[in-house]
Amino acid sequence: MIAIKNLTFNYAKKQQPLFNELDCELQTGSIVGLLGKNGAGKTTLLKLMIGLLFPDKGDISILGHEPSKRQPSLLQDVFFVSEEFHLPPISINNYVKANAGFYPRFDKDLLLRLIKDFELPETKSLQKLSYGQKKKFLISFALATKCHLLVLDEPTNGLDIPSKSIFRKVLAGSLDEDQLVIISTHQVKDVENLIDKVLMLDNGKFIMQKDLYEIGSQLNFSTVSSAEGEHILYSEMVPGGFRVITPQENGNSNVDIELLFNAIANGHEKLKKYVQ
Ligand SMILES: Nc1ncnc2c1ncn2[C@@H]1O[C@H](COP(=O)(O)OP(=O)(O)OP(=O)(O)O)[C@@H](O)[C@H]1O
Repeated sequence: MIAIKNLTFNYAKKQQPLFNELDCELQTGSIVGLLGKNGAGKTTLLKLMIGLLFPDKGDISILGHEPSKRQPSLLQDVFFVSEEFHLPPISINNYVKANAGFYPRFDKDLLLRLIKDFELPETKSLQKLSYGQKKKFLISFALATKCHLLVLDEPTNGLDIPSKSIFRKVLAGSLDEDQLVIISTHQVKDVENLIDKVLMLDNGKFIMQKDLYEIGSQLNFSTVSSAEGEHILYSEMVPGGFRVITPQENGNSNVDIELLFNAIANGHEKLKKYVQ
């Protein structure tokens, strides 16, 4: 569904490329978490995927299309919820009347259900909603489009605690097998039990590209009282002991994405063979 080959990109031609020969393939039926430090290039990569920026070198194929061509047949099947957005001074109802027609698979019943779940006012002007309410509306609209590709940049920023849990519920409950969702986020706890695959960007490369199930079958995440021992691959002090990563002996562990991110981002060599 998404194939990126040898992608090289930079904003300023004379500088070192932001991305240097990136490769990646993503299939439908999954929720992918895109992680990376501030400035790693997450938003840039999302914009390249949906054709808002163009590669310097390499190829991007989305649903068989080259996104930079911005063909209507692709645009009707991709929805991007960006971190910063503008909504017009019209009600939810009027916004839906004006925009739903661009998306052939639009599900109005689903939208009404999500608006109810998020307790959004249907008749108030969108511009008079709070940032969090606007965000919840855009997420609801995105899900209702039923686009094959949904790209969400920091979707839980600005959402209150109950809304974050509604977000997880509605996302898990309203996707079809033929959809792919890419979520760029720093709020890994908000998406921990949602995502199937993690992509981690650092220094212009993917330093991790792996299914969480596979990681959980190779690595064990636990809290222990002492961080001493040959078998410990990474540890962090937490109240009451240490969170540690050790090789998996049998079974499958829930992946602590935050701990794994810290370990990989800090360049822990012992973990490399498990994540690439
Ligand atoms: N329009 C632009 N022109 C020039 N440089 C840009 C532009 N947008 C982003 N950059 C630079 O590209 C790099 C990657 O930015 P990007 O916003 O993609 O990172 P990010 O991983 O999404 O960061 P954050 O986690 O802080 O949102 C940064 O160094 C940023 O300064």
